Amino acid sequence: MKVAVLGAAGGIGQALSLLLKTQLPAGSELSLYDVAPVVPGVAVDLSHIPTDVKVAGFGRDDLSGALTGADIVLIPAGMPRKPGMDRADLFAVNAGIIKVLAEGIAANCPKALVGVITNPVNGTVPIVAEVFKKAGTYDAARLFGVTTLDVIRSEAFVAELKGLDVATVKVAVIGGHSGTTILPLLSQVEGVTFTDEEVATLTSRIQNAGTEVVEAKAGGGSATLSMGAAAARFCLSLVKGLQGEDVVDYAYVEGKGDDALFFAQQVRLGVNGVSEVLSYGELSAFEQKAKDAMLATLKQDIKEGVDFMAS
Ligand SMILES: NC(=O)c1ccc[n+]([C@@H]2O[C@H](COP(=O)([O-])OP(=O)(O)OC[C@H]3O[C@@H](n4cnc5c(N)ncnc54)[C@H](O)[C@@H]3O)[C@@H](O)[C@H]2O)c1
Ligand SMILES: O=C(O)C[C@H](O)C(=O)O
Repeated sequence: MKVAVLGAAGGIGQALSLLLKTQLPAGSELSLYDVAPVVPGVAVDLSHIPTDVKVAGFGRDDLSGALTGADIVLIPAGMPRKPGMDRADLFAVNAGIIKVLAEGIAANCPKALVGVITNPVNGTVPIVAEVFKKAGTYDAARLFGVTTLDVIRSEAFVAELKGLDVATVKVAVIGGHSGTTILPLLSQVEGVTFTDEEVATLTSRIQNAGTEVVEAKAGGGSATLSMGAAAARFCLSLVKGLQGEDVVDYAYVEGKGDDALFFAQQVRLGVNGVSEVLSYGELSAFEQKAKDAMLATLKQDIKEGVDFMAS
């Protein structure tokens, strides 16, 4: 199993690469790419950890070396938010970065499963899809926006609020990855009931959790450690699917299009990526209203990505 991390020298990239070095199956290869000159050093540093995962670093001019033979590509490359910014403010810088990296994937590992972390995820994933379409390599089952951070935050916050063992808490999170497009389905959490006030407060906290971190870091960036953990967890789901295990997880994918062209929901994973997009079931009146209200924003975010590639 070869996993490539693009943007591996950054805050998320380093945390994620550390977790993959210690958690990927024995015999795996980890390929670290970044435009920052420190990336070979990150690879050397990780290579001293005694696990059976081979690590190699690739600098600015060797994207193809990093990608050739990759089964999974994770992309945390690009600019993070500072206080006062929305994720959408990152589009101008990150769209171009994502486009170049997606072109590299289409040219060097067109069958890889691709997990996009770079914000704004609602718009960067459509850019990758458009690049792949242009190259004739697009397979919707192999492209994912990584929304696992919304899921793990929901698990953590619900467990904290209700005094539960977090290992037993499961929360569905659907929609997209910014503000109100992040929709946790608290009505579906098993064995727990919430008051209307708890639902409103908790939903808002989950939707604004990224901003909570951005403000707490006071100009030093956004979530990196929790995101590293989230991306590692999602990557291991992809790995299990590739190994033939039956596994379900949440991601922002091109599904049936009932709500929007791309929508975060539960998917079944297999040897070719998504094998089934699963229904999110019945929504409460609160969730239905919240979904209806956010779809225009999500569709606009998607259109921005598609239009970027058309221009
Ligand atoms: N999906 C999510 O839930 C989620 C969560 C947190 C952060 N993010 C996003 O992830 C991105 C990275 O965040 P971070 O905190 O790691 O930022 P960072 O600045 O710490 O790291 C970004 C890295 O990307 C590298 N980079 C820039 N251009 C590149 C290119 N063309 N090719 C390869 N590497 C390149 C930089 O050199 C840097 O090492 C941001 O866009 C952030 O908003 C997404
Ligand atoms: O909030 C951000 O800008 C980073 C990330 O999308 C997050 O949810 O933490």
